[in-house]
Amino acid sequence: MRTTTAERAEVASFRGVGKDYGRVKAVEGLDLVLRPGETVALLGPNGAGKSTSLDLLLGLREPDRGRVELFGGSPRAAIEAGRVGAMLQSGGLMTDVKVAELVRFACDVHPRGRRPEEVLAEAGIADLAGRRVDKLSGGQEQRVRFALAIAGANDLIVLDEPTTGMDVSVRQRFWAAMRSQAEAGRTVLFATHYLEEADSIADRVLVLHRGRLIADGTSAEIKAKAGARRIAFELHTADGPLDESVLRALPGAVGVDVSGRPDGVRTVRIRSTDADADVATLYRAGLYPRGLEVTGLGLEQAFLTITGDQDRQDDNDRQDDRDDRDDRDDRDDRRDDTREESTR
Ligand SMILES: Nc1ncnc2c1ncn2[C@@H]1O[C@H](COP(=O)(O)OP(=O)(O)OP(=O)(O)O)[C@@H](O)[C@H]1O
Repeated sequence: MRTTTAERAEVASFRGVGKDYGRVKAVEGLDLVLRPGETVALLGPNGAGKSTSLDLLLGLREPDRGRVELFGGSPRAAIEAGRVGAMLQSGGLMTDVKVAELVRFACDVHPRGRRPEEVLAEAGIADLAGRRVDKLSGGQEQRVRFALAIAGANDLIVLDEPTTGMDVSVRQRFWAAMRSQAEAGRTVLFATHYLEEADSIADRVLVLHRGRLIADGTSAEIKAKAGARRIAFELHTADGPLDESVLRALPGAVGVDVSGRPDGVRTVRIRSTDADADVATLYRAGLYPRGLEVTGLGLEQAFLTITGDQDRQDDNDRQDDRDDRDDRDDRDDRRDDTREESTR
């Protein structure tokens, strides 16, 4: 089959996508393109819209606004052509069958089915082949779900919190298997709450928050967005007065926190995208930082920082809206009063 350039370039796309459940905007204004061979982690707090986005991508739900495409066509067409494998949280497995039978069935019905033995081995469940599906533990069941997701030679694999319930060694085997899928040129999109997985597995990280995409980049870029480093030190009054505006004007500072008494030891914590420049500037400004520490932010801290920043921004926007409404109401009241007085 010949593929067009556009098809090679875009595995999946969301354009201006929104999805509501009643008054809840589960996904809003989502614009996103996935490219071939990418391993992409989808992060977000509970209720951020991760599962809804995956459902939209797989055509399990229709968007209320915008358009979702897989390989330049509808999600349904891509799935019918056997280009997509999925491992979702919901949906039970067939129960009164053995693992090998279930996997063989999945390979048989897949338009581009693989050899069942190969799939069992790759999913690390060859030893479970003779077991009944309804007798498996939660983690074993997850591995069977994974086997079903790779039962065909898919171009895209979508996984919703795939490692939930897996112990540490099974989780490592799972990601090794996933890596070999990515090395075979498949695009992998997975939602997770395990940030260390996103950090070590994904070459691109998406952060959803209240249905909106608030960060999209490599793990390093997300950390940089959050202020990649934390600088901490003490300033003593004996070393001279502290002009806080110097701290706020540091070239890399994205957050500055000063605690302690103005007449005593002050502890300064700075989130910075350029710690080297900031430390040099501190000394140039004549400050004498004592006990200076510069530490890197993990993806987890970066995630908490950017979702926390977004929460504060949303709160401020809501407050601004309320203030605007109050101002309008005041103006309307004054206008009504003036009108009343002039008619009196
Ligand atoms: N079927 C539904 N009916 C009504 N509201 C829903 C439904 N499914 C999800 N929601 C709401 O939509 C929002 C997004 O939910 P979604 O399940 O997509 O988030 P998530 O990021 O996958 O969350 P989690 O990490 O908890 O799995 C939430 O506010 C949720 O309560």
